[in-house]
Amino acid sequence: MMEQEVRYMKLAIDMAKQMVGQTSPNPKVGAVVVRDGEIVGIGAHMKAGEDHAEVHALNMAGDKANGATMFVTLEPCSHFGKTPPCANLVIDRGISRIYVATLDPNPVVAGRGVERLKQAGIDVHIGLLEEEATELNPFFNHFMKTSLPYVTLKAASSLDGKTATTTGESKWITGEEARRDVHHSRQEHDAILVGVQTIIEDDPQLTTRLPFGGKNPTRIILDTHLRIPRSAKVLNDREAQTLIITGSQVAMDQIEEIQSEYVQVIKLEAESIQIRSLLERMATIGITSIYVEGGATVHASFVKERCFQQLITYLAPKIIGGFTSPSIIGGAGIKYMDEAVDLQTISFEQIGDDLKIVSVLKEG
Ligand SMILES: Nc1c(/N=C/[C@H](O)[C@H](O)[C@H](O)COP(=O)(O)O)[nH]c(=O)[nH]c1=O
Ligand SMILES: Nc1c(N[C@@H]2O[C@H](COP(=O)(O)O)[C@@H](O)[C@H]2O)[nH]c(=O)[nH]c1=O
Ligand SMILES: [Zn+2]
Repeated sequence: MMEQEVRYMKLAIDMAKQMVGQTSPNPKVGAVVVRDGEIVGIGAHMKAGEDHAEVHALNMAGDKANGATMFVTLEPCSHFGKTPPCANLVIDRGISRIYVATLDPNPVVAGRGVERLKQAGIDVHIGLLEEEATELNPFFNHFMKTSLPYVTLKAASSLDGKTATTTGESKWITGEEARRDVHHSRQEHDAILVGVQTIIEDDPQLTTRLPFGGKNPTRIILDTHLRIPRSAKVLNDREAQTLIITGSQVAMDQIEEIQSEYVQVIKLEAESIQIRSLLERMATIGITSIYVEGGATVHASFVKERCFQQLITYLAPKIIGGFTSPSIIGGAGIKYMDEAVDLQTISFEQIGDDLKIVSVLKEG
């Protein structure tokens, strides 16, 4: 592997990585311009609708871009979206060689950007640090491939798998650091989802409360019969958009009475909430990733329909016990082991006193 080129692509990847929670529904992208062994331009995409990474890097390079080499984590776009095509700009500014880590999975762009660069006589190299660059955008890649939001199930439990005591008490199971990590995940996802039972029991805010603030995800509450208490924080705190998902049985006057500038009720066609149709509906309103915080019944519905991509479990070194204490996944459960859901654990790390385990649903 060419260690200089690797160094420049790593810089582009690292810059993109810093834009976590900022660029959705666009991917995180980084770009570096190098001329005669000197970095003359760097840039990252910071917000959908604003300049792409290549534009920032090329603007910084100015005339030095002429005859220079560029490193970019994603194929330069070739379409007129909210911003003009980067491929044209790369050509106009005179880049003579470009390393593209990954092709763009967006069907509107896929391969066209690279084609245009080659036709203009630029020396194009594809695939440098492809894996690391692909890992920048799991949500974007999944959404482009399936047209459905990427779903993360999150659970916090004691070592014996309990999420609350027999009386429903749960504060707190995991410690401060693990709960801080949860807020980083909230910032990363477009939306956060809980069942109405969690609203009734915890009255959560479901906002991102990090030391430097951070984007609040859209709040999705599964509430088939519109049982949500009118005093709920998610209905009154005006901290984020709240979507209440109901079944077809809910009366229009009940819906009108609860809707406001910050609260929208989405009534699905079926009497009960089918997760797949919920995801299709969320995709139509531009939600590309959802962080499902529970509770057990909601988690069970996502598991039963295999409508999730990863499970993040925080295990606290505590024992709660009790047959009637709730565990992470509720629902009817399974009779036979061959019905169990097989995951692949991709990471585990200690966070404070707790263990964070990330497991993904096996493809296929
Ligand atoms: N009880 C625990 C959790 N409990 C999570 C609850 O389901 C609910 O999402 C929280 O109470 C959210 O509250 P808010 O949005 O911060 O106001 N989650 C955790 O990670 N650890 C725990 O110990
Ligand atoms: N963020 C990003 C790209 N994102 C690509 O462009 C699409 C968004 O285009 P627009 O609506 O114009 O912002 C997005 O879906 C993805 O395919 N492309 C790039 O060349 N560089 C960038 O930094
Ligand atoms: Zn672009």
